[in-house]
Amino acid sequence: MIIALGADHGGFELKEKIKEHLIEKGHEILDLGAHSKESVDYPEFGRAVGEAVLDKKAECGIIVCGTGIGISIAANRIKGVRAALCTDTTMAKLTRQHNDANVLALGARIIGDVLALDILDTFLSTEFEGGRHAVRIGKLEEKNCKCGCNH
Ligand SMILES: O=C[C@H](O)[C@H](O)[C@H](O)COP(=O)(O)O
Repeated sequence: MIIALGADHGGFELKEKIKEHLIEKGHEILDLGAHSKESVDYPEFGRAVGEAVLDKKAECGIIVCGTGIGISIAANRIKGVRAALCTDTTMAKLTRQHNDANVLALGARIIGDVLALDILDTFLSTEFEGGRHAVRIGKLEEKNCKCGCNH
C-alpha cells in the first residue's frame, strides 16, 4: 500500500517512528514533511496529505501534530477527505468500518508511541462495512454551502 505521511514539528518524531514501522511492514511511503523538529504550521501538512489521497498518489494518509486536532481540521477542509482523530483502537476500527476514513490523525503529545502504532495497525487492517454507512458518506459529500456554490 502507498501511504502518505505528514506532520508538523509536534508530530515529527512520531511520524518518523510510523514511517519505520510501515516500511518494515512492506508499505511504500510518500513523506510530505515536515522533515525536522523546526517549528512549522500544521495546515500545510494536513492539506498536502489530504490532496495526495484525493489525487490517488496514496491510498490513505497518516497525519500527526501535537494534539492531532489542528492537522485533522486542515485535512477535513478538503472535500472528499475524511480524516479521523483517534486516541484508541476502537475509534480506529469504527472510523474505518463506519466512516471509511481515508486519513488517520494522531496526537503525538496526547498518546504514547506504542498505542499510536496499535491504532495505526488497526486503522490499516479494518475494512469499510458499506451498506447504511455508504449512504451517510454520500450525504457528507453533498453540497452543503447555502450560497449555491460547490463547497
Ligand atoms: O493542533 C495543533 C497542534 O497540536 C500543533 O502541533 C501545536 O499547536 C503546535 O504548538 P507549538 O507551536 O507550541 O509547538
